[in-house]
Amino acid sequence: MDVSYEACSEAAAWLRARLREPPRVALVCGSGLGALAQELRDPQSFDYAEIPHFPRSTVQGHAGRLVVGRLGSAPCAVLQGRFHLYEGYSPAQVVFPLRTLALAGVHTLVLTNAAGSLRPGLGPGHLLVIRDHIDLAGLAGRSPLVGPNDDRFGPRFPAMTGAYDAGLRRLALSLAPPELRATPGVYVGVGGPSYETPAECRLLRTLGADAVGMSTVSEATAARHLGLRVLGLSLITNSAPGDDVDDDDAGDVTACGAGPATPTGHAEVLAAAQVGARHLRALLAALAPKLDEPGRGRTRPDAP
Ligand SMILES: O=P(O)(O)O[C@H]1O[C@H](CO)[C@@H](O)[C@H]1O
Ligand SMILES: Nc1nc2[nH]cnc2c(=O)[nH]1
Repeated sequence: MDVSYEACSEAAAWLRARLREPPRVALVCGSGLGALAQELRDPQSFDYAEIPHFPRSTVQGHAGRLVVGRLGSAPCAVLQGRFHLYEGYSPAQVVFPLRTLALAGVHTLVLTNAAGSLRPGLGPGHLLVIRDHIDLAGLAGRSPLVGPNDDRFGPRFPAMTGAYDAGLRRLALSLAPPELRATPGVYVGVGGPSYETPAECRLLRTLGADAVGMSTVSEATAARHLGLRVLGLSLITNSAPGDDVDDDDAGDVTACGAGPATPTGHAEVLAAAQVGARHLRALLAALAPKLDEPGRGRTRPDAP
């Protein structure tokens, strides 16, 4: 698969030729969160298979469809389906759709995901508004920015301080429906696809993480490189096993979060996400007027 700037430009030009207006906001739907696209007015929909160079979704709960419409007054592109490293995609393939949307006009990106809680009191149905992340794959050299840098995407060494926009985070925390019990915190991205062992959960908590998942961090890194404003929202679908787990006796397993203990399966994750999606939709609707800001966006002479 071609992940070059030229391939992204081609995909962006293909989209812009078919859209009533260029998107300015993009939203990535996490597992089971595809219903967020229902917030869009006057939607136009495209299968990923139609869009030049786009990868194919392989995970249940990720439809593989791009829906573009208006979120409030903002032209918004919703990716119903993201790509994960465990599907066998390279980091650059994982972020191809985001780069395409940035070249098509997007300046603000909302990343959503389904995640396991590592923090006591943070349980299923709650929302972690991402303050910062730990990119385990990136730290180990599996970053979407590895390889020759194309300056047309962004600089060789982007800073990651403030990668998640503080203003958008404050807004999300203040506008979230009370049922979400929104709280700021740190998301750790792991490779998956197996869920964490109790010992791994203890390790991740020691590292300072509040929630764990298998996505988002590569996307946030590429978004920072592109100069996008990012809001990260983790809907907690399960509690990862906690400190008091007896690894030899699953019967003793209790969770470190407020909800039922793991083991989790993807079906449980999808079901919990679908329940929480209702409240996330309400949050998106409340945020909509603040997501588009006149004067923002990438202005580049060679933009398609
Ligand atoms: O992060 P999203 O795409 O929401 O999906 C989460 O749900 C899946 C596991 O159930 C993993 O892909 C994990 O990352
Ligand atoms: N890695 C990981 N991903 C998840 N996605 C939803 N829940 C979980 C979890 O507990 N662990």
